[in-house]
Formats: sequence, C-alpha cells, structure tokens
Amino acid sequence: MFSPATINRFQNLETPFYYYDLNLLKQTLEACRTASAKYNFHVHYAMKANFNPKVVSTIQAYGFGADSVSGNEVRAAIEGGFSKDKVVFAGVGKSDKEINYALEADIFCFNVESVQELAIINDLAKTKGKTARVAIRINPNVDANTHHFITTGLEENKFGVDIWQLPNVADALHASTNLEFMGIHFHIGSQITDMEVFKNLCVKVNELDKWFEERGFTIKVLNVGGGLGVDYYNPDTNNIPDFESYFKVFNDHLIVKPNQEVHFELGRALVAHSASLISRVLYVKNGLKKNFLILDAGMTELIRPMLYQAYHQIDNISSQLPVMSNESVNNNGELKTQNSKLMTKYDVVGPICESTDCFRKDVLLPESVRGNLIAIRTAGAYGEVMVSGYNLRDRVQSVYSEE
Ligand SMILES: Cc1ncc(COP(=O)(O)O)c(C=O)c1O
Ligand SMILES: N[C@@H](CCCC[NH3+])C(=O)O
Repeated sequence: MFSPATINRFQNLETPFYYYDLNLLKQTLEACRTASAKYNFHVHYAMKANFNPKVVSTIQAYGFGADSVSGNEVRAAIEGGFSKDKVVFAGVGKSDKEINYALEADIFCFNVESVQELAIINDLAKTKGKTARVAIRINPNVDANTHHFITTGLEENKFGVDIWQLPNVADALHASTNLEFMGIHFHIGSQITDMEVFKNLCVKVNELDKWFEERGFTIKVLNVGGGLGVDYYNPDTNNIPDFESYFKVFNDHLIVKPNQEVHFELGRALVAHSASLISRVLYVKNGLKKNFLILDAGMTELIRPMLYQAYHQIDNISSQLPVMSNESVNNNGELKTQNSKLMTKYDVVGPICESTDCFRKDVLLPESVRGNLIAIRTAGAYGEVMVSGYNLRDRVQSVYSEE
C-alpha cells in the first residue's frame, strides 16, 4: 500500500521507475540479522538480486557479507562497502580476468564449480605467488520444488560438481600447491517456500561433510546458499519473510562441528518486497475479446513474468486516492476512494514489440484510464538488475522513499 502522499509524489514524476521503500528494506534486514544472530549464522547478500548502489550500501551497513557471480559484482560489493574478507565469488564460468581480479582483491573465498576451474585458480594463484581460498560447490541433486527455470541443484543443471566427481576433486585439492580448502558450498534454487526442501539439503550437507572429513579434509565453512522465497501474492500483509523458521530448520538439521561456520547467501528474501515498478497507463485498448492496458513499462524493465511466468501483484494506485468531490464521504463518514469504480478485466501489457510482453492476462482492476499509475509489486529482486536496452529503451529510473 502506498500512502496518498506517496502516490501524489509519483504523479509528478516521469515513469517508469523503480520505487524503493528503504524503510521496509531496513526492517527486513534487521529481521534477518536478528534471526541469524540467534544461531551465530553468517549471511552473505547475493548481489545478483539487486546491485543498485543505494540498496547495496544500505545492506552492507548491517554487517552482512556479499556473494558475487562476476568480477564486476566482486568489485561492486567491495566498492559498495562490503568488507573484502566477507566476499565470496561463485559462477560456473569465471574468466581468467575475473579470477585474477578477485585474487588481487584477496576476497574471502572462491566457490568453485568444477575440477577444471580448480586447476585454473591454482595456476593463476601460483603465478601471482598467492594462495586462493576455495570452497567446492557441490550439486547435491536435491529438488528445490520451485519453477524448473530457477532450480539449480539437480544433476541436469550446470551448477557445481556432481557427487560422483568428488574423488577427482579430492585428488586435485591434495595436488594443488596454491589453494586453501575452506569448505563446501551448495545452492539448490531460488524462490523456495517449502521448508522441507532445506531439511533435505541439510541431510545431504551432513553426508558430504562426513565424506570430506573421512578423507582428511578439515571443513571450516558449510555454505548452504540462498533460495528462501517470498510471498508475491500478499505484498501488503506478508512483506517480511519468516527468517526465524528458515534459520531454525538449519539449526535443527545441520550437524555443525565446533570451529565450523555456517554461511548463507540470501538475495530475493532480503530485497524483493522493498521495490515496486511504477508505470503509467498509456492507452486503454478495447478489443472484441480483450481489453488491453498498455503501460509505459514492459519486459525491458521487468522480465520475470515473461521469463518464468512469475506472478507480481498489479495495482492501479491512482484508484487508491481519495475522491475529491462533494460526494467524497460515504455513509460511515469514511473517505471514498476511486477504487469504488467498476472492476474490469485487462491484459496488462508493455510497449515492446514482442507478443510475450505481457505482465499478466485477465487482471481484475478498477476501470482504468490513460495516465493512471500502475504499481507492479515485489519487484526488488531480479527486477532492476535484469533490465535490458531492447528496442533502444530509456534506462529505467530509481526513486527512493528517503528523498
Ligand atoms: C550461488 C547462488 N547463491 C545465492 C543465490 C541467491 O538466491 P536467492 O535470491 O534465491 O536467495 C543464487 C541465485 O539463485 C545463487 O546462484
Ligand atoms: N532471476 C531469477 C532467479 C535466478 C536466481 C539466480 N540463480 C528470478 O527472477 O526469479
């Protein structure tokens, strides 16, 4: 819900833009910090979810580490204020240039995704006379029970080292002169709402921890990745994820030895609810079969609905403003809103030259007119970072609550 003052502020701004509620972001970060501190768990923020500089600088102030998946994300994390000894670097295709940059930056750990990569990091570290700290990302073949496009921990996925290849990893680690083995890393998928999935992950982590220890390796870090989902259907009533229950699953099911640290890499859960994409209705086009609400934002600004059939709540926020007329008060003395208008079904679409440029079909909204403001909610994760310049679109702007 946006206050009338906020909606009035939007009316004077050029659309589309991402609106960041920094207050909600801070409440979310505080909830996560408190819940994780209870078990002495270490949280890294997954930069890929949103690397907007203001968001990054807000998050780093809470003492979290950073999880990066490119050299540029490593740089953005460090420049954004994260301490380099809390920066980790994952990714199946780290280039030599990126590895060299991260070695120079002396980050905490590389999360290594193949035996081949292990050899390259060792060689590059040797050339520099350095020792690289590494954790092995293992593909545990645990079903995340989420959309198959955002599942990462099954054998059919490209991520991590398959369990059958671990003997090769152990040999490579023994033979490497310039690597320090830190531990094991997992990330099985995103937007996971079934806590049973994390329980299954813990069982696998315990088995693999034992496997390494039996072969003489000391595991200092158990990194269980991210993936905690958010409630896209209730952005007003359920906008802070249940971090307490999430961390409790790991506390209850993970066997943690003394001197071992448990690391997490949360992206979506920390930022998703804190932003909405605000756009304007350009045209209302009534067809024989359909009514189209044509917005000034499209798949170039938020691609999740088109790429993963993802649901985002869509609100006509102009309709939430009080009606300014003699009849603006109802029988109970309450202010009427324009929401009292007739409800109509629309296909909410963008201006891009692609038939898939549709946020959702048959959305029930108050009758809408040109110029109405439309909010696409829960767009703080994998929203602004996935913007594209297709159709030579203007770069979407960012607006903050604290301005
Ligand atoms: C290695 C790794 N860690 C952490 C994350 C963050 O995931 P999420 O935003 O679902 O918490 C991802 C993205 O899926 C990832 O690939
Ligand atoms: N970008 C995806 C999540 C992918 C997470 C990165 N492995 C989304 O919007 O849901």
